[in-house]
Amino acid sequence: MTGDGTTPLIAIEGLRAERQDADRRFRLTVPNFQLRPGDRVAVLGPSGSGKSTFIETIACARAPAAAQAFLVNAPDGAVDVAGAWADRREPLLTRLRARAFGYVQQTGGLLEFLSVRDNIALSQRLAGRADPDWIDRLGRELGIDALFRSPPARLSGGQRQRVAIARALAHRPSVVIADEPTASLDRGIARVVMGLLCRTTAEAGAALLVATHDLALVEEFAFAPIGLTDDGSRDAPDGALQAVTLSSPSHKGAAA
Ligand SMILES: Nc1ncnc2c1ncn2[C@@H]1O[C@H](COP(=O)(O)OP(=O)(O)OP(=O)(O)O)[C@@H](O)[C@H]1O
Repeated sequence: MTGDGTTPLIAIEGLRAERQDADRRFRLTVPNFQLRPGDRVAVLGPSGSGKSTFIETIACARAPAAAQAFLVNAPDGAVDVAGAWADRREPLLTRLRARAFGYVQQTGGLLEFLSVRDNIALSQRLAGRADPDWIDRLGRELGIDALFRSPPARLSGGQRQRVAIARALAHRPSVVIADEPTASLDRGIARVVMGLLCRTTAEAGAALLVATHDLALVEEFAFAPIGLTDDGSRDAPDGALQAVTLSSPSHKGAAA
């Protein structure tokens, strides 16, 4: 599903992201990518093809190795993300993450010293948008309201994932970015969670970007798929770079 051609929330050209360990380097290249209000985009690709690397870079959790352009139209004005990383403008990036993005990390990323409810409320506090009723509703819809007073340590993997999703939606961000948000959930709950992510972002005119392996959900919720391709060079004995190319979104005209 794609937006209506309005100004992009995120606009990227010539982005490169890299990960490196002792003997090999992984490189993701993104010639261009745009995310507009109302877009619902799924990043697909085999394990190790760079979905998390892409998601983390878009969420400004990882610095790009290079970018000709990386702009985010945040609620309080456009932000040159490439420039902010280059100039180490961390306060600007922190404000952008807090106000523009809702981010569901693959690992959940909950704060162990806060209760479930306070973990969810944290995103509202950081964005300056307190709304306790909305937290209650998210808790009910995600089936985690009975856990609000618990510490995250008492939660199962699937419960933690739902708390992370509530936290990413609580401050009503204009872009929700989720790395395998249904990976720990059984089929029934996965459908509820994906439905809530889609409905909440659609109602708010926000964009939704998910990395997932779940093709059935991609189809059911009419995501526009973009694919990461693996050129197979990653394990070359000389440690050759892997070149992975994210084609520009091929979702124009996808089902609404
Ligand atoms: N900390 C790291 N240091 C070096 N290389 C890494 C690191 N983490 C991941 N990589 C490599 O980067 C590549 C991309 O990993 P990434 O986690 O982005 O892929 P993915 O598509 O999200 O995989 P999965 O579906 O298994 O979560 C992989 O080839 C991986 O080996």
